[in-house]
Amino acid sequence: MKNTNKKGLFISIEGPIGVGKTTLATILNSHFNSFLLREIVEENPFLSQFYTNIKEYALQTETFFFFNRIKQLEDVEKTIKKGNMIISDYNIIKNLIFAGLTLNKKQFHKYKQVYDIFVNGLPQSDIIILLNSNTDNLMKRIALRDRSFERQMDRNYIDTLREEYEYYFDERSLKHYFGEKTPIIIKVDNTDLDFLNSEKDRKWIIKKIENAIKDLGGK
Ligand SMILES: Nc1ncnc2c1ncn2[C@@H]1O[C@H](COP(=O)(O)OP(=O)(O)OP(=O)(O)O)[C@@H](O)[C@H]1O
Ligand SMILES: Nc1nc(=O)c2ncn([C@H]3C[C@H](O)[C@@H](CO)O3)c2[nH]1
Repeated sequence: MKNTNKKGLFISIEGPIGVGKTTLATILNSHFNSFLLREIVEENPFLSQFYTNIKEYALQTETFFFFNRIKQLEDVEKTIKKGNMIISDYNIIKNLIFAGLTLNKKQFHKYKQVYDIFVNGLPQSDIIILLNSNTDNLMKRIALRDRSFERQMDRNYIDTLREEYEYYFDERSLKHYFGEKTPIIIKVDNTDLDFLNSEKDRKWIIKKIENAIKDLGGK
């Protein structure tokens, strides 16, 4: 989808591990004929060790994810400047969410300073679709997908991650972390939605996004 008269659109999908971000991003990308931006996962050399010892490998893991995403955002900037639409299966805010959970206080303080320096000035999403489901469901979906390094996934980790997402996407936190440029947030509980197999569910989410795009046009 090309937006010919101004900068392109940047839509990202967020939510805890296994909620269905990549699944939805891929579906929306085909519908909108956009550019798909996917997060790197297996390429992070620290991730599998991280899951065996979070404290020990957190700094390396978070830093690798962060700088990889900064590079991706630099590329996003070029694409949206040409008037194109990008759909991404993550938003950069996830770096703060995970880092806040896994780094110690001192490390997080320094990490946050670096985050602010690098993220400032890079393109922010116009719309974020925030997916959520209950912890049982997330554990089931993670097990179903069966990535080797996620086989011992700790239920408490997923539980706390869900709480952190709720905190970061609360009205007040959004103002704090995004400032003036707060994106439109579409919150969706996808426990009983099946974007992959149900045309009705796909139409429903696409309509929501089209309405949000119209709202953006009016700003
Ligand atoms: N709405 C849904 N209902 C049931 N299962 C789903 C739904 N959406 C995705 N799934 C399944 O859940 C698993 C995880 O989905 P997906 O990889 O899209 O999640 P994700 O949020 O991108 O995960 P990650 O946070 O690890 O990147 C996959 O097996 C997928 O087929
Ligand atoms: N610690 C940590 N920080 C991140 O920024 C981050 N982003 C993704 N992930 C993990 C979750 C899934 O296992 C897998 C795919 O999302 O990678 C992360 N883990």
